[in-house]
Amino acid sequence: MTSVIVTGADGQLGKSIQARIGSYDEINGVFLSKESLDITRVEEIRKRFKEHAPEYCINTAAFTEVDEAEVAEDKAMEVNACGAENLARACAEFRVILIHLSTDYVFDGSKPHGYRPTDKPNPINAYGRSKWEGEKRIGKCLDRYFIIRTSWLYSEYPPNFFTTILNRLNKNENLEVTDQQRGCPTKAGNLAKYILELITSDDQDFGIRHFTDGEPMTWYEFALRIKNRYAPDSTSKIRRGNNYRSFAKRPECSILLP
Ligand SMILES: NC(=O)C1=CN([C@@H]2O[C@H](COP(=O)(O)OP(=O)(O)OC[C@H]3O[C@@H](n4cnc5c(N)ncnc54)[C@H](OP(=O)(O)O)[C@@H]3O)[C@@H](O)[C@H]2O)C=CC1
Ligand SMILES: Cc1cn([C@H]2C[C@H](O)[C@@H](COP(=O)(O)OP(=O)(O)O[C@H]3O[C@@H](C)C(=O)[C@@H](O)[C@H]3O)O2)c(=O)[nH]c1=O
Repeated sequence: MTSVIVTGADGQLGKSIQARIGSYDEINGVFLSKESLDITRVEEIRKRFKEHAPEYCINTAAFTEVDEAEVAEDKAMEVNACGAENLARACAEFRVILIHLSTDYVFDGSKPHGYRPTDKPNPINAYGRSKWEGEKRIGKCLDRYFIIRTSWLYSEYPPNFFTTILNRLNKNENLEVTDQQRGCPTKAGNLAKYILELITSDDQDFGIRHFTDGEPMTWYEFALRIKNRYAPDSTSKIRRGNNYRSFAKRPECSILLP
């Protein structure tokens, strides 16, 4: 039996992993919400690692509010950089493999065809800076880690773009959605499966990877697909536009290539 701690267990990826772990008899998952393990607290991490003796730690815990991070960059850094570093140090001490999640928003979005894991990050917003800092700190204090960058996660667990748009379609509200960003929407359940299979395959090819569902589109196109597939009877009109309130700059093209 492989013992695996999952941090940030009440978030959408944490819940998606929990929903799928039943198919993996060989994995014993310990799901810890922020209340059970705050990754900014070093002693709590050590206590949990001693208690559960994990072989892997999947870190889904993060500060993910992209606009909010612009006015609270210190908070984003505390969780996404210091929290990640705390986990990495504990992983080094207790010989645990860290599977950490990062984002397409570490890139500036100026490459028109997308980014490989070897491309150099250059974040253009506070959330992206905090995630990139987390990646660098992990790389400095740990050898056995996977950093999995993913993008535009969606699931049935709110809040995310999919649930927000679907709610509005179900209320027949008209929508204006940006076509100024291109990226790959990724189903959180598919990412959960990829992570669980990484564990069962005992893969030791550590480092940075990109995982997405691989179909590049704009947010506008994604909204249209949500309507066609999940709310075809909605009377909402979806039009392209860039008046949606958002403070943070976002990368124009953040397609992640394997
Ligand atoms: N969502 C997306 O589109 C994308 C996400 N990612 C990355 O994937 C990972 C998972 O994202 P996702 O599940 O969507 O994020 P969520 O925001 O849904 O979940 C993150 C969870 O972490 C918790 N958390 C916040 N601070 C702490 C802390 N100090 N200690 C422990 N837990 C904490 C949050 O609790 P609370 O809400 O109570 O603060 C929340 O339950 C993150 O690393 C994110 O950066 C990458 C690309 C795209
Ligand atoms: C809901 C909505 C959003 N938008 C715009 C705002 C923004 O530019 C884009 C996406 O909006 P959101 O606020 O849902 O997404 P955003 O916070 O930019 O999503 C990001 O989250 C972080 C955590 C990541 O790591 C990224 O991969 C990415 O998923 O669409 C509209 O134009 N109209 C709308 O009705």
